[in-house]
Amino acid sequence: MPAPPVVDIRGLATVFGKGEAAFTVHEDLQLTVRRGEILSLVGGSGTGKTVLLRHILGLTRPTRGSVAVLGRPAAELGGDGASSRVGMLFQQGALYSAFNVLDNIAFALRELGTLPPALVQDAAMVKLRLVGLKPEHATRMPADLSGGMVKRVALARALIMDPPLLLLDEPTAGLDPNSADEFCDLLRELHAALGLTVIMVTHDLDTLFALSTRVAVLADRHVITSGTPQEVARFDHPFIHHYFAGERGRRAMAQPPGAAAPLKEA
Ligand SMILES: Nc1ncnc2c1ncn2[C@@H]1O[C@H](COP(=O)(O)OP(=O)(O)OP(=O)(O)O)[C@@H](O)[C@H]1O
Repeated sequence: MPAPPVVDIRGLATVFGKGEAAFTVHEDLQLTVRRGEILSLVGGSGTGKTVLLRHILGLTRPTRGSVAVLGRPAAELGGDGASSRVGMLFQQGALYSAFNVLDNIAFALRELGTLPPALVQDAAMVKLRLVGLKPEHATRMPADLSGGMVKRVALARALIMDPPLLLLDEPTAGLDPNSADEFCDLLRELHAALGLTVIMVTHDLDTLFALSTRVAVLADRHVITSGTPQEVARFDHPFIHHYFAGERGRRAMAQPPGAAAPLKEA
C-alpha cells in the first residue's frame, strides 16, 4: 500500500498577466508527494519551482487546478495556520537580523500567543539542540553566525511548530562543501527521526543525490518525469541531458545512493 499523499496537485495552471501580456508558467501540472518522501524538484531557471512552493505554502493560488496539503486546500493554510502544517526553509536563511538566535527560532510560536513565554523559550531551546546547536548559541545575533549556523537556525525556526511537511529552497546554497555535507546529514537524520515529508528545490547535484528519495523534473510547464535520480537521468530531454552531464554529474551518479529510505507505513 503506498503511503498517503501529503501534497496532491492536480491539473494546475499558473498564468501571470492578462491578454497579450499573459505568461503561462505551469500548465496541466500533476504531482503527488507521499508521506516520508524527500522529493527534489529540479528544472531550469524560470520553470516555476519557487512559484510551485508558494502555491503549496498557500501564499499564492494557481489560475486553475487544485493544490491539497494533508487533504485540505493549500489556500486554507495561508496566514497563521501555515507554520503548524508546513515548515519552510528559505534560500538565504532569512533570519530577523534584530533578533537573537532563540528569538528567531521562537518567532512563530510566540506570535501564536497560546503559550506562556517560558514555555516558548523551552520549546525553542529544544529545537536549537535538535539542529545541533549549543545553548550558548541562543543569545548570538544572526550577523555573528557562520553560513552553516544560519541554515541550522532557519531550520529550527521552520520546525518550531512540528510541521509534518518541510519545504526547502536550495538548502545548501552558499555553503562550502563540508558544511553542505553536514547540513545534508542533519536533514537526513531529522527526516528519519521526525517522520517528515520533504519537498526540496535544488540545483546542486551532490545535495540531490545525498537526500532525494525521488526527483521530479519541471520542464515545458509541467512535471515531465519523476523517479529515482538514476531513473530520471535516463529520461530523454534536453534539460536532463544538460543537468546530469559533465564531471559533477558523472561523479554524483557513480556514488552509491545515499538517499534516505522512504518511511514505511505505520
Ligand atoms: N508574481 C509574479 N508575477 C509575474 N511573474 C512572476 C511572478 N512570480 C514569478 N513570476 C515569473 O514566473 C516564472 C517562474 O518563476 P520562479 O521564480 O518560480 O522560477 P524558478 O524555477 O524558481 O527559477 P530559478 O531556478 O531561477 O529560481 C519566472 O519567469 C518569473 O519571472
